[in-house]
Amino acid sequence: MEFSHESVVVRRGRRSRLPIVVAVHSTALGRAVGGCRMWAYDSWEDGLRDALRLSEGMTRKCAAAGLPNGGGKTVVVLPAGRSVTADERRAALHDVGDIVAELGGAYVTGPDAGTGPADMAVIGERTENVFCRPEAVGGSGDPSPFTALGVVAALRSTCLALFGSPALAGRRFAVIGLGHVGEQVARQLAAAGADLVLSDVDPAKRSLGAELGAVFAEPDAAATAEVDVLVPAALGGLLTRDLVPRLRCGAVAGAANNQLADPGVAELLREREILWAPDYIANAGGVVNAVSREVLGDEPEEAVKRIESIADTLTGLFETAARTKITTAQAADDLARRLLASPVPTARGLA
Ligand SMILES: NC(=O)c1ccc[n+]([C@@H]2O[C@H](COP(=O)([O-])OP(=O)(O)OC[C@H]3O[C@@H](n4cnc5c(N)ncnc54)[C@H](O)[C@@H]3O)[C@@H](O)[C@H]2O)c1
Repeated sequence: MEFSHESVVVRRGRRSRLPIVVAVHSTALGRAVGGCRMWAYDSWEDGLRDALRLSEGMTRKCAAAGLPNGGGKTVVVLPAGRSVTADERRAALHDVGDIVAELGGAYVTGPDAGTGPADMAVIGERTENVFCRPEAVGGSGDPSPFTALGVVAALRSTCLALFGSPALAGRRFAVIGLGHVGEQVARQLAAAGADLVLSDVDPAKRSLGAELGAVFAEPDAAATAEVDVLVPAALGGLLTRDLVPRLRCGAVAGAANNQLADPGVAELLREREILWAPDYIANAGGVVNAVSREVLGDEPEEAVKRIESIADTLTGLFETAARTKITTAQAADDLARRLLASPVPTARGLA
């Protein structure tokens, strides 16, 4: 594997004794941004691999979203099969804060799987280079509602490409995963008059289905339901070579990261004429909001406008992919590469 990262710190936390990886993939467009994942892995090497892959993905995501930032990621490798105590967790967050501080502003961390705004406040006790602290302490708070807003913008753009109109009313969507993002997406779709199939492995989420008048289905049944758009909002890897031939949707667009089980799945979707909204384009709303509010100093309405422009970016990608007979995944990667090759640094975006 080619080493394309600018710097990678792998360290056993001084306080927590847990393996911590802070990977800075690129600062070509400006300071690297990317969340802090606290997750159980079988080994620290698995955590390292994840940090390398995710930080590279953040570079593409920021570039394609038009942000003056590069990509980074932190992974705190939790011990498999044992939960950590509150003290261990706090110690690990302080360890992360110290490493981020040592990078001198080249990288700004934020929430990711296993962490939230309250954890960012703890990291903030060691470094200023942290996004999404609670609003009460001056941060932009939970990014999930903004990710959901961006996903709904992506769904409008997807409907425009499928039906010639961005209207959501009367369209049928299957949302898989009703967590922080998926629940908000489902609520916004229901409010817009869409028809919903909802799914989650957590049976407690059935009540959301009842509240929104939706059909609740098991994940596999929801994934293969006859709908206009399938909306993955759980874990990655949903779109496998086994699932794609069984899909009965016109398009797939959602929040989940790394939806393609392998890159070749993008071509299978294209062959079946199922339109795929590249995940890192559709789910950029959270990072766009954080950078917009906390780096660029935008007012909330400006941040929302930036998030909603995800729809225009996607529309452009759908058109490019159709015109040049490439996958939408390729079109998105080409866009990110182009923007990375011609950085237009702004004073506010640079380290
Ligand atoms: N939160 C954000 O701002 C954000 C930003 C970008 C990308 N994402 C991505 O969006 C996805 C959802 O994020 P989230 O913050 O809502 O996570 P979350 O943990 O709050 O919710 C995930 C939900 O999916 C359910 N789930 C897990 N496995 C499932 C399965 N196999 N089938 C059906 N349901 C399943 C869980 O029970 C949970 O309700 C993740 O892939 C995440 O990486 C989130």
